[in-house]
Amino acid sequence: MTTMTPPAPIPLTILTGFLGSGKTTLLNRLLKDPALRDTVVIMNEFGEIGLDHLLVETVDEGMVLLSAGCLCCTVRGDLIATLEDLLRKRDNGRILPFRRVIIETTGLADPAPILHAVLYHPYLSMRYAVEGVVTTVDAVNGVATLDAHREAVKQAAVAERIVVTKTDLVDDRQGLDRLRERLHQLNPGAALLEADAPAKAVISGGLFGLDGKIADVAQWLKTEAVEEAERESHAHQHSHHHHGHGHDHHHHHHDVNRHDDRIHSFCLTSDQPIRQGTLDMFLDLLRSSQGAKLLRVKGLVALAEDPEHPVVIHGVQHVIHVPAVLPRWPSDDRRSRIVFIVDDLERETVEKLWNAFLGRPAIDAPDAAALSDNPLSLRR
Ligand SMILES: Nc1nc2c(ncn2[C@@H]2O[C@H](COP(=O)(O)OP(=O)(O)OP(=O)(O)O)[C@@H](O)[C@H]2O)c(=O)[nH]1
Repeated sequence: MTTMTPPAPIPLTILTGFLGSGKTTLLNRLLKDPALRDTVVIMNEFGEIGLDHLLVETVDEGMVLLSAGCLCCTVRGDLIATLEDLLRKRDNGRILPFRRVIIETTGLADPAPILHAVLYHPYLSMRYAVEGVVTTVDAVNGVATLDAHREAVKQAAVAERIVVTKTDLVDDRQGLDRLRERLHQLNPGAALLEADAPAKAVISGGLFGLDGKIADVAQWLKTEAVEEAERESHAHQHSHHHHGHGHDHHHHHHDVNRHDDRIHSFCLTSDQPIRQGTLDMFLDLLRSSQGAKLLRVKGLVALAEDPEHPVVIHGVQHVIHVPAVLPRWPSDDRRSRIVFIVDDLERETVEKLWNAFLGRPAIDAPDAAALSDNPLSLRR
């Protein structure tokens, strides 16, 4: 029987985290869970990562079979070539029909270019469903690492799930709470997990289920958490303004350093469905003018042409694509919602553009026509 249905996309997760923050330890534990059977792990190098007890046999050049039917391979050449090679071998029946891919990055990697590479690739973006980023943060060195390394802040900011590792080594419970609070401020949409969290909670549970079908959009978008954090931060700024001094040393905002301040998330909504062309123009203009500052863009949008079938949008930097059109709204909330995780970009800048495209009047703001005629007007 021949069928024209394309194969279900393979969920792909990126596991990142600063040097020595416990990525490999976490992965070793997770791979023993039957829930993750038939997973392919892509690593930069096997090195001294202690896969010994998992390593069973070599099945192909540079590829080893792990427990629970998982495969592990190293990145040979570039990541894109490795992902293509895996698909070829899978399609030819030379390796098992793996059901999931986890890419473990090096500690210093910025996950955005990896997401970008997969989403931008016309074929890979069809075959792999980028499910999300999991970031490990070390409870012992977490704060110092976030203070000193911008890469670490970015890794936490773009994550869907943050796993706080090495909590067993920390006696200072308050210090741990402060770290968690800081991570929540940095990325209110991310689930904060413990290092012993079940594999399902760490790896799946994002936008796509194991079958590659859309599973839980609300869980993936987390708009409520983002909106609530925005309100809190606003209320806080407001109270600071009123009290004037801001010398409240007990307040958690006080020790947030500049890296954190520049990276933040916000959510834009609309009750009115948007025309496809208007949405395209908005996204085009946004990525061409602010692309480098868009760490993640995730959304659910009602199109005027077909309001019953919301479209999911997913973007990283200059690439914003539509991974799926949903058969129905996931809940009664039919607002279009777009969550932005940005670096050094003001909410107002994006909001003005959004409002202009939606035709919302604003004093002193150019309208959509003026903006699309002259995108330079966006650069401040
Ligand atoms: N006590 C404790 N030690 C941990 C935990 N997670 C990781 N470690 C230890 O921390 C060290 C670094 O862990 P790895 O898993 O190698 O960290 P990594 O992020 O993969 O390291 P790189 O690949 O070098 O970036 C190892 O000695 C681990 O045994 C944990 O939850 N508790």
